[in-house]
Amino acid sequence: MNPDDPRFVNWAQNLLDQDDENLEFEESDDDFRDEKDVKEFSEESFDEDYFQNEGSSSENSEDEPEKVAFFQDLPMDTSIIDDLPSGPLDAYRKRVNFDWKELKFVFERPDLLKIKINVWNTLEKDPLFQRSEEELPSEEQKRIAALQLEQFRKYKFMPTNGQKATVKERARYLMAINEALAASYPDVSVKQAIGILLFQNTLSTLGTERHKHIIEAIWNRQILSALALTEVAHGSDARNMRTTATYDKETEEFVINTPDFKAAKCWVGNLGKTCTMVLLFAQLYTNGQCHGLHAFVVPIRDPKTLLPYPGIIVGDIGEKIGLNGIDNGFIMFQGYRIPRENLLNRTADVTPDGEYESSFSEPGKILGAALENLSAGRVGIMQECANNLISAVTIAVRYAALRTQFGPSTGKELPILEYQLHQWRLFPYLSAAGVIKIFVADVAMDYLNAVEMSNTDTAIDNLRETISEIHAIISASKPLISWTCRDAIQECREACGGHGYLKATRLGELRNTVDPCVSYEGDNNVLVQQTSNWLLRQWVSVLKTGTVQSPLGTCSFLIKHGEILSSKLQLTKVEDVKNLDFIMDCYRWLITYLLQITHEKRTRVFEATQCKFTARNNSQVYAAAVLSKAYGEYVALSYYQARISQPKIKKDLKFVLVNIGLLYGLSTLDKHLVYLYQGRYDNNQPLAQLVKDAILDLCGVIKDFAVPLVDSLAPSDFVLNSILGRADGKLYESIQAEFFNNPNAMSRPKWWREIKVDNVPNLKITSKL
Ligand SMILES: Cc1cc2nc3c(=O)[nH]c(=O)nc-3n(C[C@H](O)[C@H](O)[C@H](O)COP(=O)(O)OP(=O)(O)OC[C@H]3O[C@@H](n4cnc5c(N)ncnc54)[C@H](O)[C@@H]3O)c2cc1C
Repeated sequence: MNPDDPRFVNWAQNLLDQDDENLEFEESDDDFRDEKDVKEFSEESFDEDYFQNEGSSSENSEDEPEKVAFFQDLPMDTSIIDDLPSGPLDAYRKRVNFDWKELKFVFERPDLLKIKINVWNTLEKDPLFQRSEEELPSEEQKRIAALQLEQFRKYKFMPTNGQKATVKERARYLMAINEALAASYPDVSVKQAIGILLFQNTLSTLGTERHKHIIEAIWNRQILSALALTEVAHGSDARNMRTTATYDKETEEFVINTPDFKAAKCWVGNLGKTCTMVLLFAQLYTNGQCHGLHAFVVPIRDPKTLLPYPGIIVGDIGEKIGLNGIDNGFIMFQGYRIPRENLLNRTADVTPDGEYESSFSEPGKILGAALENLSAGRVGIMQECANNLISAVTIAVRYAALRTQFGPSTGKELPILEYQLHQWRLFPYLSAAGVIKIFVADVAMDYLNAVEMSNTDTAIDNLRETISEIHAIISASKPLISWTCRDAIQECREACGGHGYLKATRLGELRNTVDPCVSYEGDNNVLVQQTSNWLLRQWVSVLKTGTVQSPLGTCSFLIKHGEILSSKLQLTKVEDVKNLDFIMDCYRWLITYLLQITHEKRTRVFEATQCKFTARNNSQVYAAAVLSKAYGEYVALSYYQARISQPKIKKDLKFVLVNIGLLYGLSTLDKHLVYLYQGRYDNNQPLAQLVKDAILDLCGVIKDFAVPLVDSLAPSDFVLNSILGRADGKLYESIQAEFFNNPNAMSRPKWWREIKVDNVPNLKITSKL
C-alpha cells in the first residue's frame, strides 16, 4: 500500500437503516439477521446486535477509562507561531497574563499545527490560490477549484518523519493536511475528499488485490472519482435505491441500469464535469435474485477527452446555495456494461458463472471496515465544522472588542463586548469552539485506534463493542457539532450587525459551507437515531443483566441507574453549579432519565401497535432525539474534562479552560432544564435560577480573556479571510478599503443611460459666494 495511504476519510453515503425489523428495544440478542445485511456495509451492522456476544460484555466499573492527553509531552516550539500585530485589540490582550501561544498548544498538537501552518504558508504564496475580489460565475469557480485541486495534489505536505510513522499517525497527519485545506478552501477540500481520499479508502476497505492498480492510479494523479449513492427519490433510505447491476454470465459483465429519473444518482460531487470514474452503489442481481446494495467501480468518462462513454447520461445539477466550486452531478445508466472484476469483492463476490459467494470469516474486521467506511467522512466533517465555528467566533469576538456603541455618559462609548446581552449571545459559542476543538481532536484518535485495532491480526478484547461505541459517539457528535456550528455562524453574523452581512466578512461563505454538513454523510435527524438505538440496547442490557457494553466508558454509569435516578440535588449557592463534576452528574441523571422515558414510550407504542417501525418513529420527539443530543454533549464534555485535567497544563491556562468548560456545560444544560424538573431531579431546589446566574457570572469572567482566547484558537488572517476579523484590529481601515476598492465602487454604471431622467429641474446647489 502506498505510504501516503489515507485511511481516515470515507464518503460511504448514508447507508442508514430505516427498517422496521431493526428496532431493538426489547430483546437485543434474539433478533440476529442473516449475514448478507452485514456485507452490505450499512449502518445496520451497528444498529443490529449482530456481533453482540453475551460472554464478552464488559462489566464495567463506573470509573471511566482515563483518556490520556496524547501530546502534552511533545516539544512545544512557540516560535512556529507568528506574533500578532500590535493594534487596538491590545487593550483586551493586555488584560491577561497567560501566553496565548501556550494555550494554542492545548488546542492543537504542535506537530499537527506545524503541518497546517506549512500548508497555509504554501497556499498563500501560490498565485493559483489567490482569492478573487469579485463573485465569479459558477462555471469559473468550478474551473478554478479543479485547477487548485490538481495543484494541491502535487505538493508534498506529509512531514519527512511521516514515512516512518505508524499507519494511525500517518492518517492523523493526513487529517491535519485536509483540515488545513478545508479551513481555507472548502470546495477544493471536498473535491479532494470525495474524489481521492474517500474513493481510495473505500477501495482499500471493500476492494481486494484486483483493485490495487486503481489505488495506484489515484496516487499517480491519473484518476479523479466520485461516490454515487444518493438517488433523486432516495437518500437516507439506501435500502430502497433502485439502480441495478445485473450479472451477465455470457460476457462476464455487470449491466448497469437506471430504471427511471427517480433512480438517477444525484448530488454526487465531482460527477458534474470532472471525474472519470465513479464508485457506484447499486443493487446486485445474479440469476434473477437481488443480493442488496454493493459497490462497483465504474469508468464513466474518457480521461483523454472528458467526454462520457456511450450508455450514460451525465450532467451537472446546477447552481447551489454555496460550494459552487464543486461540480455536483447526476447520472443515469442505460444497459451500461462493466467487467465482473469491478465489483468491490472483499466481503462477497460473483463467480464467472454467476454464483453469488459470500466470505464471512472475520466479522471483527468487517465491522472495523464498516466503521471506517461510514465514519471517516463524518470525523472529517466534525473537524471542518469545529474549525468553521472557530472562524465565526473569532470574527465576532474581535469585532465586538473593536466596535463601540452607546455608553454611560457622553463621549464615553463602550465596546459591544462589554454588554452582557452580547456576551450571553456569543460566549456560549466561543466556549463551544474550545470544547469541541479538543473533543474532536481526541475522539479522532480513539476512532483511529479502533480502526487500527480492527486491522491487526491479534484478537483484541472488546473490539466489537469498542467499534459500536465509537459509531454511537460519532453518530451523535457529527449532528451536535454541525448544528452548533450552523447556529453559531448565524449568531455571529447578527452580532456583527449590518457589516456582518458583507461578503468580505466571510460569514456568508461559512454559513453556506456548513449548511449541507447537516444533511450529507448521514442526515443529522436520521443519524442520531443510531446513537439512541445503541443507548437503548445498553439500557435493555443493564435492566436484564446489570451490564453494559461500553469499553470507552461513555455510558458505563448506567450500571448505577437506580442510584442515579433516586438521587436529588442539594444546591444552595451559585458556586454549587459552577462545577464541572456537578454538570457531569446532571448529564448522567438526564441521560438515564431520558433512556427510561424513551424505553417506556417505545414499549408503550409497541404494545399498542405491535409494530416496531411505529414504536421507533413515535418515540423520537421529546425522547430519543433529545437523548442522543444530551449524550453527545455529555461525551464532548467528558473528553474535554479528561484533557484539561492533565497536570501539565499550567494554572493560568487551566483557569481559562475550566471557565469555558463550565459555560459550555451550563448553557447546554440550560436547554434541558425542563427534563430535570419533569423528572424531579431538582427536588424544588433553585436549579434554574442558579444555572442562569452562573452563566451570567461566567460571561463576565470570560469577557476579559475572550480576545486572547480567540487568538489562541484562530488561524492566520490569510485563512480567516475576513475584513472584520483581522488580528491587527484595523477594523474601520479594512471596511473603508472594502467600500472604496470593490470593483466599480465609484464608477458610473455602464447602464446609466437606461435610468437617466430627462427634464429634471436644476436643483444643483450653488454657492452664494
Ligand atoms: C452539498 C451536497 C453534497 C453531496 N454530495 C454527495 C455525494 O458526493 N454523493 C452522494 O451520493 N450524495 C451526496 N449528497 C446527498 C446527501 O448525501 C443526501 O442529501 C443525504 O443523504 C440526505 O438524503 P436526502 O437528501 O434524500 O434526504 P431524505 O432522506 O429524503 O430526508 C429529507 C428529510 O426527511 C427527514 N427524514 C428522513 N427519514 C426520516 C425518519 N425516518 N424520521 C424522521 N425524519 C426523517 C430527514 O431528517 C430530512 O430532514 C450531497 C448533498 C449535498 C447537499
